[in-house]
Amino acid sequence: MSRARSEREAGGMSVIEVSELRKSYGGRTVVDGVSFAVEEGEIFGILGPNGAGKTTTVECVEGLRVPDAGRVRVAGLDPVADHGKLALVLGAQLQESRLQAKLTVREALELYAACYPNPADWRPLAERLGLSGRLDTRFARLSGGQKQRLFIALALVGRPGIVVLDELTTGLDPHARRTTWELIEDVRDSGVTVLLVTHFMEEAQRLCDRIAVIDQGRVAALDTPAGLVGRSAGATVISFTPSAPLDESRLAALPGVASIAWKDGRVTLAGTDGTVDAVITLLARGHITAHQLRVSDATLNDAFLDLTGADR
Ligand SMILES: Nc1ncnc2c1ncn2[C@@H]1O[C@H](COP(=O)(O)OP(=O)(O)OP(=O)(O)O)[C@@H](O)[C@H]1O
Repeated sequence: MSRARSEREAGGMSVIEVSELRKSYGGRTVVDGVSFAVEEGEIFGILGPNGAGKTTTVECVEGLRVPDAGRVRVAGLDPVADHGKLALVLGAQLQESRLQAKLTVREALELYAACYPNPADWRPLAERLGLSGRLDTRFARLSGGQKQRLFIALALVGRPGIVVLDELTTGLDPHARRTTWELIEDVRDSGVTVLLVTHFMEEAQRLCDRIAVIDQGRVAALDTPAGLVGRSAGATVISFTPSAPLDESRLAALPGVASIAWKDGRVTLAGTDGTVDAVITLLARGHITAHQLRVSDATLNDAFLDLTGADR
């Protein structure tokens, strides 16, 4: 376990503090009192539906947007007032428009490395991100995935203590995504704090120590991935095709049942471990066989849909 992680588990210090953050565009409030604290050495995820206010929130952390109200501190700095100092401690994934089309990959890495007092050797970083064969390619000629990997390299080359990654692996193929996850885990294990905006549940579940689910500009939940899954209305999902008619009211009366859905003679219940036991007992008493019985745990995706009402 890294030093930073064990410190965190012992109640480490917050390196990013966001308190009652508010931001409106043209009179429309898109960030409405967001608060969270990111502790040193953790990967903190921000998850939410499109337009929830995630990018606006992290851009306030990066000092790219000025909050209307609330307080943001990054390594004790005010991101707007102390922007110059912040640039030395915070690495951020660039937006595409911010890099000169004619720069080669090598030039971009050298240029960014030269901006920091103690940069990483960019060659192993480029190698790790699969860019070694593209060092002389101009930015404009890179594929979407290669640009994305270059942005990740540029965010890390200054050896920042804090990294903000917005849509880290969007546009990457499954292999590159996995490699990038391993790189981010190594970065975290070296003590770096990572703030990660993502749409990928698998990414959030694998990488994040804690996640803030943001919906309509507010924090809907803040917990570990396992904690969020545990909050899902039905943490266990049971489905089967009964061999004889089954009265829905008897299923609904079982302990812990959160929902029941029928399709083509097959029933799917969301509930708890206790629901599984009760279903088996009910079926046994009625001498009913459960054909193609499947029992699975709810996923972060289920929790996300419950929390954000994203199916509304
Ligand atoms: N500069 C701007 N001017 C006006 N409205 C904006 C501006 N930037 C963002 N918005 C609006 O604010 C809302 C929140 O946007 P934001 O990009 O923060 O959401 P998000 O959660 O990151 O969304 P996504 O997942 O789609 O990237 C959206 O409705 C967006 O259209």
